[in-house]
Amino acid sequence: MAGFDLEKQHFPLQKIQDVVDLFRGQLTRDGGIDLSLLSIILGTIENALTINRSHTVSKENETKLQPIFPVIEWETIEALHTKFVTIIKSNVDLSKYPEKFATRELVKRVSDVIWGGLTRAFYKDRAHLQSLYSFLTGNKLDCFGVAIGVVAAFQVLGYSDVHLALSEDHAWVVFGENQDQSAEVTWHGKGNEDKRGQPISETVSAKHWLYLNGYPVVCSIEMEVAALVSAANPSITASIDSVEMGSLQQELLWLLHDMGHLAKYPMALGNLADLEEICETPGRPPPLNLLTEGVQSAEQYYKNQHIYPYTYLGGHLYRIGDYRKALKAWACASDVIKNYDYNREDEEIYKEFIEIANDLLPNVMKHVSLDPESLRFDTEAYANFLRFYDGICQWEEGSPTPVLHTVWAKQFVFSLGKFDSRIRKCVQIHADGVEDESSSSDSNSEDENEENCDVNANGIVKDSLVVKDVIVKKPCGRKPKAKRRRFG
Ligand SMILES: FC(F)(F)Cc1cc2c(N3CCN(c4nnc(C(F)(F)F)s4)CC3)ncnc2s1
Repeated sequence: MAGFDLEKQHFPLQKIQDVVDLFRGQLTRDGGIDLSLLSIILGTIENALTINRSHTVSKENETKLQPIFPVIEWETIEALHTKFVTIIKSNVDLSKYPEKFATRELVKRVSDVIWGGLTRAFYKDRAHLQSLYSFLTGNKLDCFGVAIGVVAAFQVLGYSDVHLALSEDHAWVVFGENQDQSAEVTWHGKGNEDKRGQPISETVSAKHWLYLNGYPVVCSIEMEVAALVSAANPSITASIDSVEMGSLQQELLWLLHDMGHLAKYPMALGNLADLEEICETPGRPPPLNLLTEGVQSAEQYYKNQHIYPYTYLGGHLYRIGDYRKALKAWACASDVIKNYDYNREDEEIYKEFIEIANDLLPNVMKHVSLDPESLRFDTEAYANFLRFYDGICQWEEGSPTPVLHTVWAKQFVFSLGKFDSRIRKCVQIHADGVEDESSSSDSNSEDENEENCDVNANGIVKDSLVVKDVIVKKPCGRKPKAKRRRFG
């Protein structure tokens, strides 16, 4: 096929650099990116490096002790690509859809074709079901794979208006002349009827984490490549990853990053940060830079409605032992979730907060020793701790599904009790704008605490604890006074 001469020259693919060069060629040539081709290539490599690892090693790799890498022939890829094009074109009669831009009926039809190509019952949570390789050789796709398959199919049909929309736990498509139409194309979670073909309306997405309150990542074609690469899964077993697949993913994400295609994609930045934490790339910035980029991207492009930028950041800081900053990041995550209503389709984010509150935070509080530097004596840490829990309380308020239960309360009390009692005295909690006579007594307690605390640094905890302002007093940056005796 003449059109593929450019790609053919990279074959056979024998090492990571060959794949990076092919992706760079696709991303820089103006002839348009072939999503189905890239998905098939990535899926073929992932399959060889994680599921069927019994492949021949090329002479070149054998001698140079290179990481093992399968030899991928053009014919293999071309056969699968032709199969995908044939499935799509023979099942969609375009004469019925004369419009230049996609219609809801056509989107539903294409989704049905992908849907129809799946085996009836299969374990949808399994790994390695996200690429067209899985669709074409095993008739299996996970929910993300169905969505990206629909977008790839529209490319095959010659449409350029159908694009992938991503939330932190769901995917759908936008389409139409002004990209102002949206449609479900896949399922979500377990035991939920799929809503394929339906639009994602304002009311559906408002205050709903699954739709990011109307601020999803709407992908360009290049960002769809970034989604493909992000969705690659290097795991061989639950505890073993393919080094080759991980570094291929890392190199491709850096390629996309350098071209600016991750700027509006916080989760891809988080994925790259995690890969860098595992194995840093010489000459590249540290994970913290990428995680900060992710937070800034969410603030700049998505009205700070995303949670994962903060939980990626908090998790990294926790793992490197910077507990103060981890606590601050988790409090920021809580500041975001508090504006959402929790419902039964939000289990994934519920699990994130459960892990922080009932596993990570208690570990932090256990870890911190009697060292006066520890955050047990840090009023800002205490304010962030309160902010974290207050946001979860507010998340529950007004939600159709309860969030908190006794396990949360037990862990809250455990962590709360770890903060030094004097710290708690340094924090004055003012009623939410209610100036009752007792508030004047606060000023006395303020006086009596005066000598312990120098400067106000207002940490703001919202009103769900009937709290308006937490006046946090803390030593103004100087080390805690030596007089503070060690306890016990
Ligand atoms: F399309 C869906 F339905 F699959 C939703 C998407 C998920 C996801 C992702 N993830 C999901 C979140 N994820 C996280 N890994 N760590 C996380 C954190 F909790 F540490 F923040 S969040 C791994 C990668 N990474 C890139 N893009 C996407 S699009």
